[in-house]
Amino acid sequence: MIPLLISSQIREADAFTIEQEPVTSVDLMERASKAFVDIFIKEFPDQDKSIVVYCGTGNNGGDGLAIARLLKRAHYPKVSVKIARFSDKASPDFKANLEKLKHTRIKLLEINAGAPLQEESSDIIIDALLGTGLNKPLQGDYARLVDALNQLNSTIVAVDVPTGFFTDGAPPAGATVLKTGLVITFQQPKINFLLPESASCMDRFKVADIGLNKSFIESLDSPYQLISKKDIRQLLKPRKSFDHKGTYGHALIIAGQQLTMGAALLCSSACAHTGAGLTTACIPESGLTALNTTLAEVMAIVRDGKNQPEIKWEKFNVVAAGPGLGTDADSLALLEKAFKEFNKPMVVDADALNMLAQKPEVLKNIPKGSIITPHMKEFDRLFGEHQSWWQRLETMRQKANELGIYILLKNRYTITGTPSGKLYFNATGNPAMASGGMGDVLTGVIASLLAQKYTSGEACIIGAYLHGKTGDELAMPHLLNTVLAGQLAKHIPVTLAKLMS
Ligand SMILES: NC(=O)C1=CN([C@@H]2O[C@H](COP(=O)(O)OP(=O)(O)OC[C@H]3O[C@@H](n4cnc5c(N)ncnc54)[C@H](O)[C@@H]3O)[C@@H](O)[C@H]2O)[C@@H](O)CC1
Ligand SMILES: Nc1ncnc2c1ncn2[C@@H]1O[C@H](COP(=O)(O)OP(=O)(O)O)[C@@H](O)[C@H]1O
Ligand SMILES: [K+]
Repeated sequence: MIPLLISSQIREADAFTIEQEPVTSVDLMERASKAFVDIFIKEFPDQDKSIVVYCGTGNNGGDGLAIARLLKRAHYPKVSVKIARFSDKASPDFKANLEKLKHTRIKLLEINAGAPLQEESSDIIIDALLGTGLNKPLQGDYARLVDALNQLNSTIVAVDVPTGFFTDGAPPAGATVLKTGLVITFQQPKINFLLPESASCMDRFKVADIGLNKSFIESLDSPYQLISKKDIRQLLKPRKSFDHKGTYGHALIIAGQQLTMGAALLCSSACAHTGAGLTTACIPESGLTALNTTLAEVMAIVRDGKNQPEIKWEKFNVVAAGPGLGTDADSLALLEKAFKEFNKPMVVDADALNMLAQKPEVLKNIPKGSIITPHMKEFDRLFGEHQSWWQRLETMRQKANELGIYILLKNRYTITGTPSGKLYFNATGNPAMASGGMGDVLTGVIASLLAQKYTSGEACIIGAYLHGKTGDELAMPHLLNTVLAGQLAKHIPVTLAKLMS
């Protein structure tokens, strides 16, 4: 896991590294700037481009001055610097780097407070105005400058964070933020980069390792954690020679209606392909032929719409409910029965969540350790409207704890909230996966992992990673625009094999 820190903790990690390594703060700035430049050169190899570095007078500006000097040394001759002198204050490391810059032939211009802004025609703008030191929304000269740069439509690369961007906490509504194409950020992605609001001010980010003290970062025990491939490889359990289908558990998937049988098929297929020993689908009679012809491996329990099916709950290691299930009275009765009679963790998705939104008192009966897998709309239907994603994170931590469940909120970065208050961010997955049925597949994957005796926390972490990784393997090599859910389900064994190799 990669711990994700809030900005005050990043400052603590900076200070600890400076004291412990030991390294002077100006040398740490040099290291950070070099790490930035290494990535910049790979991204923008054309040395003929004109580059201007806009610098504030804090440490972000100090980085900017060092970056300009290092770019010149790396044979980018057309680099220049503009300093926004909007404050009387300047950090010591900014001043030290300004001295060093004066020994180069880099063109330097100062923009004074209140002065009219000059035209900007450089090919590339590097934004080193403000970084993680931002403590209020941009106003006055900074807001005016950022607004002007936003009008240019130029290529903008931010140092650490786009100027005006709050790295954690709910962003103030309507705040002015510089719109950047690429952010080269230090040490770790900032938490708000992983939330959808960031899309309005950055297309993508790259992380530059600046060697802050890792054991200190670990010791902060951040609730925000980014899942890495290494974690998944450590969690996955290899199969053993004498294992049999009983070893890998029996999953029951309660899903589907006449017009939404596809959801039941996709979920069941994903469950079987992820390796559950046995999969049974509880489906309407009208879906039986479809199931028997497309998924010969999956067994059925039929819901006939009049009588509740006889389900021997104790036969199953996991029950997943919701994909395409509909929200009629029979479906609700069956869900309530499952909550009462199945005493192991369940996976609850889609229409099952919509029913719970309509009858919130039922949610209190959800078996402890269960996993709910809402997308944003389902989440808000369940827990009320939210003004920001940061607010959703807070609700997740509170509700997961209150109900003793795992909440997996789906998005570009899917986030799992645990009863103990941790939030795990998953980075695999891509926009080719933005197509119907993809969530049904994820539900099947997670149910399958629970059947195979992974804990609920492990099932969420592995499930989100494996689902996204499979989508990446299908989409990336061919730059596919779309990956279909059924195609993804079938590819899971291949991705799983690679992760376990
Ligand atoms: N040793 C370190 O601390 C390191 C810091 N680094 C850089 O340092 C940056 C943080 O530097 P600073 O803490 O100096 O902060 P910034 O450079 O982000 O900001 C400078 C100052 O601007 C003022 N300010 C904040 N919000 C403002 C607003 N809305 N309008 C006008 N002024 C505002 C604050 O007084 C703040 O301290 C990081 O983003 C990174 O670029 C890197 O060099 C790595 C090492
Ligand atoms: N841009 C994206 N990047 C990464 N993953 C995505 C993206 N778009 C969709 N997904 C993934 O696809 C799934 C969609 O789930 P959901 O909205 O419930 O679909 P459905 O209801 O059609 O089954 C989620 O797991 C989500 O994380
Ligand atoms: K910046």
